[in-house]
Amino acid sequence: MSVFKLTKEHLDVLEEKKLKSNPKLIEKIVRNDEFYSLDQKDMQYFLRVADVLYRQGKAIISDKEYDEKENWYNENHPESHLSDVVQSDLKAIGKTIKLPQKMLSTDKAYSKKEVEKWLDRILKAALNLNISRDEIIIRVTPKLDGYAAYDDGSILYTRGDGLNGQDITRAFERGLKVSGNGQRGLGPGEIVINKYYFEKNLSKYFENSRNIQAAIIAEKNVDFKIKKAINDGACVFYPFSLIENWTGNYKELLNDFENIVGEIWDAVPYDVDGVILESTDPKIKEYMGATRKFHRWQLAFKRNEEAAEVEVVSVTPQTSRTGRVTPVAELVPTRISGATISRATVHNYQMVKSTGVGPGAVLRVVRSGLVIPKIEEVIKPVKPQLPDSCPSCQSHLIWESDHLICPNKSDCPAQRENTLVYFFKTLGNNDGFGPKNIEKLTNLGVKHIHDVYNIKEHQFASYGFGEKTSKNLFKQLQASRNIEIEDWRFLSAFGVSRLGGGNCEKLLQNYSLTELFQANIDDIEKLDGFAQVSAEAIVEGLANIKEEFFKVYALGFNLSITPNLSEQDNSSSPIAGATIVFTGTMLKGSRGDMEKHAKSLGAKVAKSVTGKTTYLVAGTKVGETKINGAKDKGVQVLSEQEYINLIS
Ligand SMILES: NC(=O)c1ccc[n+]([C@@H]2O[C@H](COP(=O)([O-])OP(=O)(O)OC[C@H]3O[C@@H](n4cnc5c(N)ncnc54)[C@H](O)[C@@H]3O)[C@@H](O)[C@H]2O)c1
Ligand SMILES: [Zn+2]
Repeated sequence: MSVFKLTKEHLDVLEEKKLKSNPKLIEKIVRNDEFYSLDQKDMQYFLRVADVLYRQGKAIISDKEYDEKENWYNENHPESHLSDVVQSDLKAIGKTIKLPQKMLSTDKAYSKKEVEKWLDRILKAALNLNISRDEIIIRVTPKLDGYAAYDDGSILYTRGDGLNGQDITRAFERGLKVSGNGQRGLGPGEIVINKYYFEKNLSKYFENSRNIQAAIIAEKNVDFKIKKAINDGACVFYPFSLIENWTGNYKELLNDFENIVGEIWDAVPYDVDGVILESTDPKIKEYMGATRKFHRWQLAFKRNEEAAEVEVVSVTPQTSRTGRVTPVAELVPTRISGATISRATVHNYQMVKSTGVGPGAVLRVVRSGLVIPKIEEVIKPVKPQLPDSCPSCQSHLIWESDHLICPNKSDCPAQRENTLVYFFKTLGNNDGFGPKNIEKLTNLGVKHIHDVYNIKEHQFASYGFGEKTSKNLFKQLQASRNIEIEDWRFLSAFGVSRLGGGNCEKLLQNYSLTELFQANIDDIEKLDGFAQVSAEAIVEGLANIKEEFFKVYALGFNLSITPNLSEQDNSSSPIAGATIVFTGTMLKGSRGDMEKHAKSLGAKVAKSVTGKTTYLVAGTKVGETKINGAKDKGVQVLSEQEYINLIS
């Protein structure tokens, strides 16, 4: 049984896209697959929701399930809009312009049988055109799972709705290269990110590569990590005409289908969600033409996400930086979707306990494309295996809600090691202090961050590092202090619970680094976005790291200081210090721009109305409930014009 629930992240996306009217219905459909009995309006709503979440990298159903539902909808409601247009990708900001050439979606196939049917239609076309079967050539290319775009040599366009896209030439101005020899003007292609580069350098900061694609083409300044990825050549625009391919007679393709598909699937270092099959004959292409949604001479072959039943060998506890002990299920090695999996993480020990994960248990594990394996279900539970002591320091473990915790904060080697790794990784301006080297150092008694910085070049050598490595590690330590980083990133690198980058930045907009350690629970709770529980945890966490923090701080890092909200020179601004929520569609400019402008005038911008909100600025299409709800909380509601009058 699946117990699907939308997460807060899902709900936030839906809120933003004004699709939050019926989350219960969405959950019900996903849980019980009740789609097919819905009325048309609800079907359309669900497909729209699934599509929007998919585009944000937060899919709630598999592609196969989505495609089946969409096909069913289109067949049963041919009059409706859904079949007419290409769903638009993540929205880019930019001038809308007509594409030089239509960019359509593709028809999909999930089995060789469906591919054969499509080939039959091509053969039929060939027959009508007097083309011999021996001349029917099919080209197979990886279906890049990136951001579709079109390059006409001077402008780069988004795919938009397939007919009109947005001008995102700025991506090239930012240094984005065209794959291969950099030639411009090669027409349609995809903006992609090297998946290994992503895993290694970006996965910690970005949930998925879609977020990065969005950032590359975004109007605002891009994050320095993305800039670096562009400079490093990890992000490129890949024209389809240049893409790796298998090209040959259709009979050869059918004879060796699995191998050819498999080979092309893995031919590029980018995320791929299928392969594209297409006829290369211009006459056939012209003859077959296109529906409003896809070219009839082109087909995407996709695989359903594969699931397998896998037996558990043992469950290994791993102590994390925060002391939480994570259960890792070691599995009998099993091949799924072309890769061998041998481990999968269980959420927490409560789950191990309640679902019965232990040696001999059988799990249903799914692996969709490139995603890490996910435990879907415990098919055969056994007596669970629960550790009672920390695998690293042997301290007696304690329960904290759903987690087993190693309480030995100050002296657990695993916690220490992971804290060090986290610190260097979060700073992000150095190389060489990954898990392996850190382990080596901690085994030799290095305990704290400041200890690492006190190691001299020759000492690295005496720790068993080679001459070159020692030199480099020493250089990297210097670099980590000399290369400028934001003060909030520096603080978040200490890994205090509830002090991720976002919260650190918010705190440092109100307190300097040194002042912050003096703030009490009341002070922090007063700030927008902090409730009592988090204020308590933050104050406690800061007290725990205080001594170490100032030792490290004293080493002299090159910190850029977060501007203090109250010190910005906007004391005369009518909205300085106010908390403002913008909602609805604005007529005079984009909401994003208005938010930015409000911030520059010293206001805080929040996403939802609370008792701390000063103004709700409502554009058009805002529901009564929202407005009345705000008024009930004592929030002043302004129209767009009233707001403009206020600030001018
Ligand atoms: N799981 C879900 O909830 C969900 C929701 C919505 C959509 N989807 C999935 O999204 C897809 C529909 O999206 P779409 O319409 O954006 O795209 P599509 O899958 O129909 O593919 C068409 C696009 O593929 C791109 N492409 C990549 N590699 C290519 C190559 N080698 N040759 C030619 N074109 C190539 C092109 O940009 C083209 O515009 C479907 O596969 C669907 O399963 C899933
Ligand atoms: Zn421990």
